[in-house]
Amino acid sequence: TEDSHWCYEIQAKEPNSHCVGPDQWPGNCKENQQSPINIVTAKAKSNPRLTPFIFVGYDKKKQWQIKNTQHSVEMTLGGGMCIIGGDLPARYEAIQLHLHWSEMSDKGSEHSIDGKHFAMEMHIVHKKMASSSKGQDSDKLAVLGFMVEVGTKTNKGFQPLVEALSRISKPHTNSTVTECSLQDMLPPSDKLHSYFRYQGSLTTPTCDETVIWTVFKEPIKIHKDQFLEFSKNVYYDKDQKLNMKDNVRPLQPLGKRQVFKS
Ligand SMILES: Nc1nc(-c2ccc(Cl)c(S(N)(=O)=O)c2)cs1
Ligand SMILES: [Zn+2]
Repeated sequence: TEDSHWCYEIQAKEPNSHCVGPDQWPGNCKENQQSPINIVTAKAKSNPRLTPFIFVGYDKKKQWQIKNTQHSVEMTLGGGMCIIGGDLPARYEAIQLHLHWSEMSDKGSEHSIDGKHFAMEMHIVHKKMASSSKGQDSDKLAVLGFMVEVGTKTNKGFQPLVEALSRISKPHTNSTVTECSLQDMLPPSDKLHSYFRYQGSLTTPTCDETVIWTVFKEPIKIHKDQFLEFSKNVYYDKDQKLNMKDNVRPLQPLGKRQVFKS
């Protein structure tokens, strides 16, 4: 029912809102290996096993389906794409990509690096592929996190997604993007050898602690106008009164965890 559905702080503080804000999210959201976190680069421990990823099928150009999930803009990546390496215990296949953002360029990412938040954060969610060894639950998902910063140069790879936003203004609406590939949206591959790694959770309820997190050091750069299209065109509500922005979970305590770096 509307009362119990989860939402972000910006929605919870609306008058007559019945949704549940981050400090009352259900499920595992109060456990001690939660995401996102602030990454203190000086405390990150080098791990030579954190080799560069092989991105299989990321160059495939396709008209991906996208949807407004009421919490984010999500691109469905069904099948054929996977990541290998990066000290992951198996191959992981890409299932969906979604983003978190604000309308200010110094907040909007979920993770922060040395206290700095970026304008957006893009998550590519992967699911562990069947492997012989019985794995534990903590590595069911592998999420690749990319910081997005705004600049003065248009990012051609982001344009198909940006142009589709006006077609998914209302929650639970779908559309497709014109031909694009994930590779075109990412930083150049020679910049992707540098990343942080830690054990964490989904940043949305039920906050299951089943995610191996990878946060890349090199940000994606998009034009300020491309960035503003997100909070301008997409809404949380079907009446289009609340622009979708600040779909960002507050930082969570690192606790006893160690962050590693490649
Ligand atoms: N309903 C929604 N679910 C998500 C989602 C699903 C899986 C995952 Cl792993 C994540 S996250 N932010 O931890 O990467 C978010 C977004 S919007
Ligand atoms: Zn996310």
